[in-house]
Amino acid sequence: MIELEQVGYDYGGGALFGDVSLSLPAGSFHFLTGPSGSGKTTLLKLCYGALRPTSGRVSAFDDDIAAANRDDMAKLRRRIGVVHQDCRFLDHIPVADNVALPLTVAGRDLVKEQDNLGDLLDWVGLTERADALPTELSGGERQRAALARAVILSPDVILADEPTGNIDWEMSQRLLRLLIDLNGMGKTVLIASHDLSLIRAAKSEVQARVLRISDNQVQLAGADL
Ligand SMILES: Nc1ncnc2c1ncn2[C@@H]1O[C@H](COP(=O)(O)OP(=O)(O)OP(=O)(O)O)[C@@H](O)[C@H]1O
Repeated sequence: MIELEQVGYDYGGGALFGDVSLSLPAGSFHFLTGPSGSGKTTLLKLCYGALRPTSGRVSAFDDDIAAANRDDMAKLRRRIGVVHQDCRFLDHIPVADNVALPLTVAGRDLVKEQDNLGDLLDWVGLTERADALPTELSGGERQRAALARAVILSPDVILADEPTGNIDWEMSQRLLRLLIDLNGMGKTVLIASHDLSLIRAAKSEVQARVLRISDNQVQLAGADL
């Protein structure tokens, strides 16, 4: 589904990644871990084309992202749902409208999508909060709204950047459950997280591979995690 071949990346201050190769097959579940500043967000951005590699190749759904034009990128963004670390809501519009934003951008008929939106809000447990403003939500509610927005176009791949940062254990578990359920529906899931206890807890529930960034490389973590 998504493949990185000998990818290097440099923001300009020296190579953050030198030669990273990894593959996210269809239906797989991965964690990406590593210390703060090691490059988890950068790697996610490379996976969904927000950053182009300095060297090497990134392909998504068998197409080289470097060759993608504007239309191709728009299609790609519909197939890859991203849960951003900072959620990125429009604070002046209600939660339901924020969740529905990708539909608007994709030119979908919002009237026809009302059931879809309602089901999704229900699935993340935010039906009662649909009319609230994002600033009125708790941390866990924000993350669940961000997840709902990421999956409203029914993407094949979900990339979640620290989705359980700043939320308590119980809420982290609830969010993780939603991501595991999505994987159970056949979606490819990658979660960037520095929270090893969350990763350990998940491993008993889902067959997940853990990728670890260290020394500018991405390696498969062993069972010692
Ligand atoms: N736009 C940018 N310009 C220059 N350097 C950047 C930029 N974005 C990130 N960096 C640097 O690249 C490195 C990796 O950042 P990144 O955000 O990918 O790490 P991370 O592992 O996701 O960190 P965290 O866990 O704290 O979110 C850091 O040293 C960061 O300062």
